[in-house]
Amino acid sequence: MDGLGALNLGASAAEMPSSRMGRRRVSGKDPEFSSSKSQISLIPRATPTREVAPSSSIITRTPIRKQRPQTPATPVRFLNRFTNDPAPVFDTDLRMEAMERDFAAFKQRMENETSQANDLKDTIKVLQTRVTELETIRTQVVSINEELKSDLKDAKSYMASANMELESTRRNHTFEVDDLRRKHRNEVDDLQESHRKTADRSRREREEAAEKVRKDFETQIDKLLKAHSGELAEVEKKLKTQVEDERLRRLREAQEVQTEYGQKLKNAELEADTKERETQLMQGELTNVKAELDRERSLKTGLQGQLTQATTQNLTLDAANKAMKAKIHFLESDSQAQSQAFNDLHRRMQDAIEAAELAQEKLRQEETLRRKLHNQVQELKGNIRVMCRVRPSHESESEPAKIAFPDVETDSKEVAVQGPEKQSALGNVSTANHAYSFDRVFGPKSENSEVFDEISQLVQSALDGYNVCIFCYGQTGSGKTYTMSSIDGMIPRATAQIYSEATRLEEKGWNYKMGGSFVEVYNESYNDLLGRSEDIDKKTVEVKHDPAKKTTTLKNAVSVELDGPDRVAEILKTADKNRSVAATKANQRSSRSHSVFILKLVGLNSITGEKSEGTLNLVDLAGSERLEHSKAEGARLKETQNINKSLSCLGDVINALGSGKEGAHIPYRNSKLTYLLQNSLGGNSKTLMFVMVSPLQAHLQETITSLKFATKVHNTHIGTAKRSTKST
Ligand SMILES: Nc1ncnc2c1ncn2[C@@H]1O[C@H](COP(=O)(O)OP(=O)(O)OP(=O)(O)O)[C@@H](O)[C@H]1O
Repeated sequence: MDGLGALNLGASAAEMPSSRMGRRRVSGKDPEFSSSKSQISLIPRATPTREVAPSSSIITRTPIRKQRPQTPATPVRFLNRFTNDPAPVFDTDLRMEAMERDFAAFKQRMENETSQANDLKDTIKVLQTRVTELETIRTQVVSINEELKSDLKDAKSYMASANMELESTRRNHTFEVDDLRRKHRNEVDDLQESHRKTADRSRREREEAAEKVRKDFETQIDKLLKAHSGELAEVEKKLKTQVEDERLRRLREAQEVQTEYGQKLKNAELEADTKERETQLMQGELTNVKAELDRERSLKTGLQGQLTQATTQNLTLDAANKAMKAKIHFLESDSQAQSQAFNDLHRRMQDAIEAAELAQEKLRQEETLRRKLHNQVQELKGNIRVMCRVRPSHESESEPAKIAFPDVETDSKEVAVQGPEKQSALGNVSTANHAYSFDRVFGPKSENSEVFDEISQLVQSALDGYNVCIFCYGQTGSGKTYTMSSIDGMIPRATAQIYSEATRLEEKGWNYKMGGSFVEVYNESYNDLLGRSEDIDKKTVEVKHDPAKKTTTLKNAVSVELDGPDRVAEILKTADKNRSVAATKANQRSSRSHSVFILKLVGLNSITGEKSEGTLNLVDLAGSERLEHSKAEGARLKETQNINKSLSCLGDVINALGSGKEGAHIPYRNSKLTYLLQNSLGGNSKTLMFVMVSPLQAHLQETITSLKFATKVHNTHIGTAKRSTKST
């Protein structure tokens, strides 16, 4: 349709007068006559502006006149336009002439406009024709469309009838096929039946033929047998005679062989009898020899015994002789008095032995009582205790903080720290005094031995079958490692005490087995500090708890049997080598991990049958400084975050335990440290925390934070510990 329209438009344009073509492009490309019917515009374009003689001449005439010189009217001679007479033309003439000129111009213009209007009329006519054409085309298209629609309808009905026809043909075909199939099946069945019948018939025929043949053969054989029966009987008789002869011959031969073998057998039997008799004789002789030998041996043993006895008797006799001599001598000296004294002495000795036995029994009972009382004392002191230790400042270190010990002369339980200077709005400088009190406060002059005296009772508790946890908490450089694992720190001292105590308890029937492990919690994973250093961060240590027995086992971690006090030095050396030490901006040498020394103590009393199983955990915690102070970055930042997380989890666990709620959830699993110490924190355990304090002013803020944390722990009361002791 579009193409058609475009084509017709082109044709119409071609018919247009060429004069109009110049002014207006009427072609298929003209946008106003685009191929789309709806886009066809019948509005003519504005008539192009023509170069019309300027009418301004009329307007400008007046000034020209004004500028005319005011000279007397001098006749100017012009050639008369109408008459061509050269007559004098005056001013009026001039005006007339101008008017004529204007009229001519106006006329010309009117003509132009008329011609233009004509052009437009032509254009309108052409367009009207075009519209008529287009209408015709549209009508044609509509009729074609109608035709096509009816064709389509016809086609559809044809299709429907064809489909129906096809369907009926298909149905017919299906019927036919079914018929054919049935027919074919019947034919096949018939064929099979006839084939079966044929086969049966031929089989019967074959059988009949075979029967006939068999019968023929039988008849023939009978005939032959009858014919040759005489011959056969003769041959049979002959054969029977031959066989009988042969049998008799063989029988004779066999009898001969049997006789021969019977003789031989008899000879052999006789020989065997002789040999057996000989053997029996030999065996009898052997038994006699053996009995003789045994007799000789027992004789020898008896003689030896007699010799020993004789020697002993000799010695006894010697001793008796000597004793007799002494007695004779004694009796000879002062017989009665001395005999009395001797009897007294003997009696007193018996009494002393009995008293000693009684005393030992009492001692054993007292040991059991001591354990009981010791635990009661420990319980009275609280199952979680907090002690504070302020280390001395070294000469090389910066300005010391103002730390006071108000009750150093009496209880030694308080520490006071002067806070940083604060300036008020009025410019007044003031300092706050922070006082804290704990179970014990150790000043800078305190020695490790003094500190150990305070914890030795807890160490004793571990030996008595309790789980004990001793922590060192504080910022980097506050003295944790010095207190815990230096050469005379808590670990060597605790092990030494355990050895001496275990030895002392031996005479009371106790026998202890001690196994030591040393693990590190670094970046929330466990490392074996007693393993090979190359296995650090590679070998995974697994922590397993036995909820029933409340015991903890470490898989893939070396456990050293502490069979002598010197072994601990070795352990500390290995652990020190393996321990992850990294530098931070807060301290040159800083432990970035928690290290846990685990000492398992299993004791068995052979006299009372008692068994005790205790664990002593000595924990050197990683530096507790806050993130912003440590100025850590990258890997160090991760370490610090992990340290802070596990320390806060430790606080949470202690807090939850201290809440005293029966069956309350204790978040042990929130950090590897608390998970490891699960069985040594809470219920069946005794806990002691050392808050380590740096004496430096530069560390003041951290010191106050640490002391606040420790105060929180100190205010926690954990339930009564239960001793893991049982009778076997
Ligand atoms: N009581 C003390 N007497 C004398 N020196 C001490 C005492 N406590 C700590 N020091 C010294 O202070 C320094 C820092 O102590 P230490 O290494 O034990 O700190 P730390 O808290 O374990 O630090 P880190 O977290 O880095 O392990 C060491 O040189 C140590 O010898």
